[in-house]
Amino acid sequence: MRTIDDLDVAGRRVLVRSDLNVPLADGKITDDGRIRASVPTIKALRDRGARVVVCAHLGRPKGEVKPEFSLAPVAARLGELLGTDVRFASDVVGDSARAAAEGLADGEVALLENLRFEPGETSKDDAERGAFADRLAALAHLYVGDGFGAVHRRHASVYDVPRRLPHAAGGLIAAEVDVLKRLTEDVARPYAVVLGGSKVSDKLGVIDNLLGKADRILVGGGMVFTFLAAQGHEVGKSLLERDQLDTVRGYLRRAEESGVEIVLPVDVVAATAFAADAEHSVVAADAIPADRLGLDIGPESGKLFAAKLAGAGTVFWNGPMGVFEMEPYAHGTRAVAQGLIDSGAFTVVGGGDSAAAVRRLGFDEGAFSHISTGGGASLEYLEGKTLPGLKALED
Ligand SMILES: Nc1ncnc2c1ncn2[C@@H]1O[C@H](COP(=O)(O)OP(=O)(O)OP(=O)(O)O)[C@@H](O)[C@H]1O
Ligand SMILES: O=C(O)[C@H](O)COP(=O)(O)O
Repeated sequence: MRTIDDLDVAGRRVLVRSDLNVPLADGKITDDGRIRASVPTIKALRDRGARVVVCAHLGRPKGEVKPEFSLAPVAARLGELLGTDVRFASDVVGDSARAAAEGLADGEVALLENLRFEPGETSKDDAERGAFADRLAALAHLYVGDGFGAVHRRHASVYDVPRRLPHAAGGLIAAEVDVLKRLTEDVARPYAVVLGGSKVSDKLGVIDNLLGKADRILVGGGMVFTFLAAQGHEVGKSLLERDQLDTVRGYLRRAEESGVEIVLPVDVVAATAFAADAEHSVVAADAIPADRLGLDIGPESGKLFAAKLAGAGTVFWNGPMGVFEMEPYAHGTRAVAQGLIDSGAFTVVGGGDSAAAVRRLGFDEGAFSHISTGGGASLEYLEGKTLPGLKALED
């Protein structure tokens, strides 16, 4: 992959695709890790006299303009971190975007509004995506891919634009790939993978591939209820992928045949509602009341998961064990984070919310071998899949 050193950027408009998908609460950024991780590449380009047009997504507004998904707060934070004004365009490829891009002087930075306000960004239709990519590419002379967290998406800004402009990989993508390579080439065993979070339908499939790679898979977070239901247990109102039950039964069978241990929680924190002040209690994982939903793994499971990580050679973790944003459901995530630290293994934590959880719960980032900005992206990389955003940069 070419790096930005291979591009002559001085005086030219460079479209940088970053991953600025940060958690927000009441319009305020609750963790700016992904913005900070994006700064070095933008700064390097400014220092070389580039006119930097940054583009990124926030959440999943599904092709509609939804003000709560505006990148405006991110533009302000990015400006603070860069120590310069960031011009914010109020659209993605419209008049405001063109004016912002064309008005840049050397070393200046603009940020476009949320890419996913435009249906073309995520369209599965090549022509629709291509038409949007044409408009996005027209804003710049060169393209730098740096949004590692989104490289697994075949989206216009990730996959189609680099096929239209001279391009290179930014420093973040290069650094992430360097570390993750270690986990695919010469992994120190036993190799444990911990999965949780809420993007269940997105991430259940990775288990299929990991069954041939990991020695042990620990499942928590929203992911776990499809497993418990597949075993015939009641999961109440918990997150559940009903159409995946047979698939999950297949994973459990294959794991047993191939000697891969799938570790499930033995207890769960079950609440009456998705709220911090809802009534909640610890129940056995096979006895979740029908009117409750599981929002964290229980204390015994926290101990069990930590014990299963002890002595591992490598641990990769994506997805919080519970709704850590609410203190009553943060214990499981805390226990697993501590378990990684105590394991003595080479430890990688991946994902926007997973990395945010580690910081928010007060852990020292340096206690982990690597904190990756990519959750789904890291998982797909570890599966050995071809990632559209990396492929486009290599071509
Ligand atoms: N039992 C649960 N029920 C509902 N939501 C849950 C549960 N456990 C965890 N979560 C939620 O999962 C979210 C994070 O999931 P997600 O899969 O997005 O992880 P991530 O680390 O951000 O990875 P990525 O970078 O791929 O998005 C958190 O906001 C957390 O509240
Ligand atoms: O949070 C992430 O993993 C990336 O920003 C990609 O977001 P997505 O899962 O909504 O495509």
